[in-house]
Parts: sequence; C-alpha cells; structure tokens
Amino acid sequence: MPSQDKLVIALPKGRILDEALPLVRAAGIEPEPAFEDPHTRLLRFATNHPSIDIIRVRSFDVATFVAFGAAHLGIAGNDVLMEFDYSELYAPLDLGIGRCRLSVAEPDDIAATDDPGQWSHVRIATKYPEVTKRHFAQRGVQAECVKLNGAMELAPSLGLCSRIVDLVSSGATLRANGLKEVEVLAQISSRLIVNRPALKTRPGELTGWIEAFRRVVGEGAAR
Ligand SMILES: Nc1ncnc2c1ncn2[C@@H]1O[C@H](COP(=O)(O)OP(=O)(O)OP(=O)(O)O)[C@@H](O)[C@H]1O
Ligand SMILES: O=P(O)(O)OC[C@H]1O[C@H](OP(=O)(O)OP(=O)(O)O)[C@H](O)[C@@H]1O
Repeated sequence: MPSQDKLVIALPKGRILDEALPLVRAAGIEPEPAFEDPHTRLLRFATNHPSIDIIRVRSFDVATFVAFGAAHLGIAGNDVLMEFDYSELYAPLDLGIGRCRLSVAEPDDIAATDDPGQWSHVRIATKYPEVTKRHFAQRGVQAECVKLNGAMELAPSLGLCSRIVDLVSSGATLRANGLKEVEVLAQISSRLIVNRPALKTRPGELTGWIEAFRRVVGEGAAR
C-alpha cells in the first residue's frame, strides 16, 4: 500500500508509552521490532497490519499530528487536549492510563496562610498557559503565565513565580521541592484521539479501531 494511504497512529514517546503499548498490542496492533530499540533513529514504524504505521512523537505533538490529519489516531493526555483545544480532534475513549491531576502549587510557607479564593492576579509558571488562563478567568482572576517546558517546580525557589500549575500524581515532586498543592484544575488521564475529517473519509476503518480499543479498555476494567 502507498505510504500516503496508510492509517497512521501517533504514540507519545514519554512516560505514557509504557502504559499505552500494551493497549495497542491488545487491540491487535504489533509494531515492528525496531519500535522498541532504544538506539533506533527511525520515527515511523511498520506494524503487523500492512495498512497501519505507527509514529512516535512528543506527547504534545501527538495532538498536533492528529488534529492536522498527518496521523489519523493517537493517544494523548487530556492535559494536552485541554491546552490545545483543537476542534478537529474527537476523543471518544478514556483509556484509563496516565492518571494524574493538573494542580496549582506554591511554597509551603505561603500556602500556610494563603487563600486562593482571594486572588485577583497571579503569576504562574506552567507548561499549560491556556488551561491556566481559562481556569482563572472563569472566576475573574487574571493569570499571568510564564511558559516552561519542564522542571516547573524550580520556579518558586528561584524567584521566577511564586506559583506553578503542573501535573501531580504521587505528590513526591512537589514535596521534594518544598511545594504544596493548593487547588486542582482537572483530573487527567489519556484518551484515544481521532482526526474528525478522517472519521468521515475512512469511517469503517476508524470506527473498527475505536471499537477494538473500547473492548480492550472494557476488558481491563472488568478484570
Ligand atoms: N506524574 C504523572 N503521572 C501520570 N501521568 C503523567 C504524569 N506526568 C505526566 N503524565 C501524563 O503523561 C503525559 C506525558 O508526560 P511526560 O511528562 O512524560 O511528558 P514528557 O515526555 O516530559 O513531554 P515532552 O514531550 O515535553 O518531553 C502528560 O501529558 C500527562 O498526560
Ligand atoms: O507527583 P509526582 O508523582 O511526583 O509526579 C509529578 C511529576 O511528573 C511529571 O513530570 P515527569 O516525571 O514526567 O518529568 P518532566 O518534568 O520531564 O515532564 C510532572 O511534570 C511532575 O513533575
């Protein structure tokens, strides 16, 4: 099959991949062995289905590849989906992986007396400026965001911003950096995402794979 006619599935190469790959396999899609070779420079991989390729990209880029139709299906955290808010993305299925929450945190000493309900303006370091601004705007708070791509937890101690908005799971990273979670913006998990226009042009194939993933997640939940 010509490569431009293949169905392309975008998978995130970060921490989600370890949880996502078993689901992809259980749905019946097996990537070529090079996919798991840590030394490979390949970015696009064949699978056991001649009509399906997998690409491995950064988690934020999964949403962009699928929204622009460069990939047809993908797996992305709803933190990423909320930040971009792409109308071309359909996210039919919660895969139940990558569970965490998106929260505001601040230094322990500030948190001891602070009341987030009284804020009118906050400066926040985050990888999620759009979600953060939207969240605070809803209650009339102006959030001035400084965009970082990682290690947000360093920002308060170095005087960049007193508050951060970041993902929290065990809370260990916040504790290790003297920060306290003071407000939860959203519960996060990863979803199966689909390019909406492709759902119209390749409905049989795409709904077939959505149902395959639905069965896998349903079976997992029943165990
Ligand atoms: N501590 C966590 N616990 C559970 N899920 C998480 C956690 N941190 C991140 N995630 C989920 O995993 C996704 C990828 O996060 P991760 O931190 O691995 O990205 P990354 O690989 O650092 O991104 P980048 O592509 O910028 O390097 C997030 O979008 C989120 O949905
Ligand atoms: O509450 P915890 O269990 O400590 O998890 C939270 C951490 O996990 C994520 O980072 P990740 O480990 O993916 O590294 P990153 O900073 O490179 O994104 C997130 O950005 C936090 O730093």
